[in-house]
Amino acid sequence: MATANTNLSAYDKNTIPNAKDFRFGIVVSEWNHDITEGMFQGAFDALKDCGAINENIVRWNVPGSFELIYGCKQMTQSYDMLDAVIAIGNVIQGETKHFDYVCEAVAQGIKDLNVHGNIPVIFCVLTDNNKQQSIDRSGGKHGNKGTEAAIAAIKMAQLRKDSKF
Ligand SMILES: Nc1c(NC[C@H](O)[C@H](O)[C@H](O)CO)[nH]c(=O)[nH]c1=O
Ligand SMILES: CC(=O)[C@@H](O)COP(=O)(O)O
Repeated sequence: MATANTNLSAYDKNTIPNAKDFRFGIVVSEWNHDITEGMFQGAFDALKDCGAINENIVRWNVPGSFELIYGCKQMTQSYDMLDAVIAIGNVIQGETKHFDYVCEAVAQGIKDLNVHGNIPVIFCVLTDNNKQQSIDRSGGKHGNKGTEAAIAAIKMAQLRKDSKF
């Protein structure tokens, strides 16, 4: 189902684990910062709404979405007590094929961190054809992908905790 047919911000707290004991990392790309800041706020607010505390949320910034790979890798290695990391970026199609390479690299890089690492890394990267699509998905008419990513982070933190026993 396409995003246009749903609301990225919709969640039922009754189906979400309490996040009070979980620690989260959030790595935010500075490219298209108006969009990424909107997604960060959506993620931060959802984590808090589900019980997370400010002291358990750490944020790093990176220049662009391509650097999310290294930033998330370093965060998972610097803070081994984290329960989940959220990678926030916004890639918008330009005139060249660079969009394709950045999107593919970031998707593959975040995938690799999940395969080889011990901490779930949530793919909160908007890969849009134009700015309006990004606006619509970072707090606009289709909701906020940051909110969706926060809920995914909480669920994956709980799965990681449960899978240790
Ligand atoms: N065009 C966008 C970029 N490009 C920059 C790359 O992500 C990277 O920082 C650069 O190639 C240096 O390694 N990044 C975005 O996040 N969004 C874009 O639309
Ligand atoms: C994803 C990008 O790097 C892209 O937005 C840059 O724009 P252009 O392809 O026109 O150089």
